Amino acid sequence: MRPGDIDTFSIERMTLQGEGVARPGGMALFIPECLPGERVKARVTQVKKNFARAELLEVLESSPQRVEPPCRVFPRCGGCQLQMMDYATQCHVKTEGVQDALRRLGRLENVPVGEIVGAANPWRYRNRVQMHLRREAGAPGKPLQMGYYRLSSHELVENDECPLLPETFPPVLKALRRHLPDIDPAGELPIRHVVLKTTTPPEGAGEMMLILVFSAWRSAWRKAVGELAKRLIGERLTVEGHTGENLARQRAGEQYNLVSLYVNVNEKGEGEVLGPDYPYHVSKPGKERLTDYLPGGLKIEVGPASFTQVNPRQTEILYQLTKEACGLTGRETVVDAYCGVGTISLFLARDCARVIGIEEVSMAVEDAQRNAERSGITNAEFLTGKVEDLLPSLLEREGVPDVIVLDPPRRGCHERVIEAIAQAGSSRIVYVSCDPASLARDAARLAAHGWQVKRVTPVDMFPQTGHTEAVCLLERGKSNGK
Ligand SMILES: C[S@@+](CC[C@H](N)C(=O)[O-])C[C@H]1O[C@@H](n2cnc3c(N)ncnc32)[C@H](O)[C@@H]1O
Repeated sequence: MRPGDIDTFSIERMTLQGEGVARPGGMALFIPECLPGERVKARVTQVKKNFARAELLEVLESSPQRVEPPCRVFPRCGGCQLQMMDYATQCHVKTEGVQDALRRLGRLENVPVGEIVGAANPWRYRNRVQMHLRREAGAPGKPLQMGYYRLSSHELVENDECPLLPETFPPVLKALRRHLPDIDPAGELPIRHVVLKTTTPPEGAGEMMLILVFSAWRSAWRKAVGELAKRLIGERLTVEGHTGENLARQRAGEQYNLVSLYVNVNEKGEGEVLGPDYPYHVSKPGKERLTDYLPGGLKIEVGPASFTQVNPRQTEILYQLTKEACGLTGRETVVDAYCGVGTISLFLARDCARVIGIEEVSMAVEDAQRNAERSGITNAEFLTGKVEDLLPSLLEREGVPDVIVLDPPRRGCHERVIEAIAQAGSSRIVYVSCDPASLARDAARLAAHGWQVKRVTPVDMFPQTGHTEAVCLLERGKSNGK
């Protein structure tokens, strides 16, 4: 097989990245957008020692599970990988993906993996979007470009109508496209990304927050950003603590509830979209933070730097499964590591004796403390810092908690976290994971220290994409490791 070869291939299985896998001559050949059972014509694009890649040219024999993707930029934008298959098949592929990761990457045997808990509505579920923005400096009248990056590239794919976003998002994105070139005709403001977030109240539309991510910041730009905020938010505004009556022009016929606009500065060109500083913001009075809603009637405040789960409906299920796995009787001490704004801590607090949350983003910890206070929860406390730095001394100082909840970012837990837990005699670990590969690695490390994976329940937080969430219960016992 050589790059440029065109041939027909039979697809045997799928990866979570939405690639079909064929095995010509025993070599794994990855072809995007193909379903198991299909026969396809494809052109080989890359050949490595153990695997090769090809691009799909034509589906010759189509799977009954293939559907017409509703999005006009699929798969160019790189956000979704699975839109070309029906939702039941997506769920099946993800369940298999989690099983496969535990077996192949974690080398764990006989782990009971339940069927993934699918979403009632696999569309319009996201409460947050990040888009990249590009303007040509010194090109007045040139419209701005805003969209997602094409997979593995910095090519912009524009689409304000992404079918994973709520219907309230396109009007804000369109208003930004209209007003930003007016406010900044020469394209001098170095805005590289925008982040839009919303909340999910039990009834009606949520409040929204817009974050403009600058690559550098000068206070001389406050005037322009303030003017943009007036146009986008309208009505009464608080500009850095001073409330002005009729400060802003009324929005003309724009139907959305944007309450706050933040400037974020990220001087690094690569990596995370959001940087550490928020030098300026404009909000409606009392709306510097969004108010969001958790299952069990809890209300939480969310600032611009704070993480919240992206699919609120599935989050209810995820947290319920987490609570069940904790097996609380009311007497336990629980550590909630990687706690964000304290959502899992607060959800568990009423069913245990004490919760200690750990989170590195200080703004999220402030939100967590405020959220506990306003919910009347007095048995939750929160520590600011990295879990790998704080957990070892916490275990020494406070003794071993009954349950440790881990909900790390995609890269999983630092080795020092696993080592600290390995020494501890907690009765349970509940590992909430957004990446089956890092879950498999960390579960295998824990298995090597005498923990047993009791069960794993995948939850589909991200329909149409290759991402999967899972709740994994570990207890001391016979290891599943090979
Ligand atoms: C997947 S989120 C989970 C948040 C929360 N449990 C929830 O359900 O909303 C991971 C969180 O871990 C935080 N984080 C990432 N690395 C960390 C570290 N090394 N130590 C402490 N917190 C960290 C992030 O800021 C984020 O809030």
